[in-house]
Amino acid sequence: MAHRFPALTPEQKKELSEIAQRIVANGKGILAADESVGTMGNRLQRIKVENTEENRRQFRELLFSVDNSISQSIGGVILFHETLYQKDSQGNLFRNVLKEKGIVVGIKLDQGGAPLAGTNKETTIQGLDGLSERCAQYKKDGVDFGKWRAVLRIADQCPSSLAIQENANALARYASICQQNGLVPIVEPEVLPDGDHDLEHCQYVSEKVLAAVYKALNDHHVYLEGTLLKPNMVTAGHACTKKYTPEQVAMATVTALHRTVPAAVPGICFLSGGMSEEDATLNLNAINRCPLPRPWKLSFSYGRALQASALAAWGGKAANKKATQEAFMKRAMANCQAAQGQYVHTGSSGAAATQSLFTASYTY
Ligand SMILES: O=C(COP(=O)(O)O)[C@@H](O)[C@H](O)[C@H](O)COP(=O)(O)O
Repeated sequence: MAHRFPALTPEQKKELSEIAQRIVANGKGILAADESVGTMGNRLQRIKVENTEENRRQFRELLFSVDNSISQSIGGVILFHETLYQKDSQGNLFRNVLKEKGIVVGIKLDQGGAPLAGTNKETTIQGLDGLSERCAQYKKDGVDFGKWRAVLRIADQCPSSLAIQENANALARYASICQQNGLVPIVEPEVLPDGDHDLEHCQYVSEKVLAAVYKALNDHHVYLEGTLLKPNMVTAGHACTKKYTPEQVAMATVTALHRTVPAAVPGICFLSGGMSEEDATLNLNAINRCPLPRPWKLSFSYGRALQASALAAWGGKAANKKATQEAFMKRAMANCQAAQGQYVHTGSSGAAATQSLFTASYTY
């Protein structure tokens, strides 16, 4: 079957693949700072800070105004709509502050879950209506990549083939629309860590989900070189009594990816999924030392596992600026080393770094 109707021009492809490669170059990863107002409220509640627009802005200003050397470990930042149009205390738009550091600006594009009737509480993700217009506007406003998070869970009859197919198709449709508008799509099919399933079961489900996603991306003529994947690591369920080493997690994760993700994909940036900061770093390090073929960059796109220590150090007080920024910088550098398989655990992590960040049914 001849390819008579190309989806993208050579120039569009070049731009997309260059953006994707920049984000994951030299061990760099992504800061997922795209918590919506409600999710940010949960984070702030833990440190007893009120969930106001100004408090959200202040915390994010601390993250984005760290030393310029942050650009050695963070290649991209995902923002929530509100943050894209906020400014720092000097009146500079956050997006310009990030760009001046050489960091690529991204945006959350999904708009929450909707139930799939006749399933065991499964969902699909909304946000396709008007997506092309939103992407076009964001591109004009300096955004170069998007993020869409689909959620699947392991439970009785879950994930159903309906949930797998529906979410794979929505991810592919989103990815195609992003690329038409010059945005690199981050494709995020998250298999939640809730449950008592073992590592092998998570691997089985992750392979089924990823295989469906790459079939759908191909069906929708998505240019893989201009995409990034954001999957869960393959781990046992949070309530599983059997514990696994980082090396076992790494072997299960890379095996699943090796079986399902084409080598054309430039980078795979894992979500942290409620792991402690330190576990997320140790697992990423083991993944990058796994003795299996790894044709993609294997990096991070962490939300909780990059911000937990920083949030705890901040506690809503401007006087804690230095400690907040040092905590964030420390995790960013550790994950950059892990993305190159060079992280050495010193045993000096603070209490916040080793605390589980798991939230049951993290579906928003
Ligand atoms: O994909 C992500 C990974 O977060 P994580 O590393 O698991 O804490 C994040 O981008 C989350 O999607 C984001 O922090 C949550 O935002 P809401 O969808 O709750 O607003």
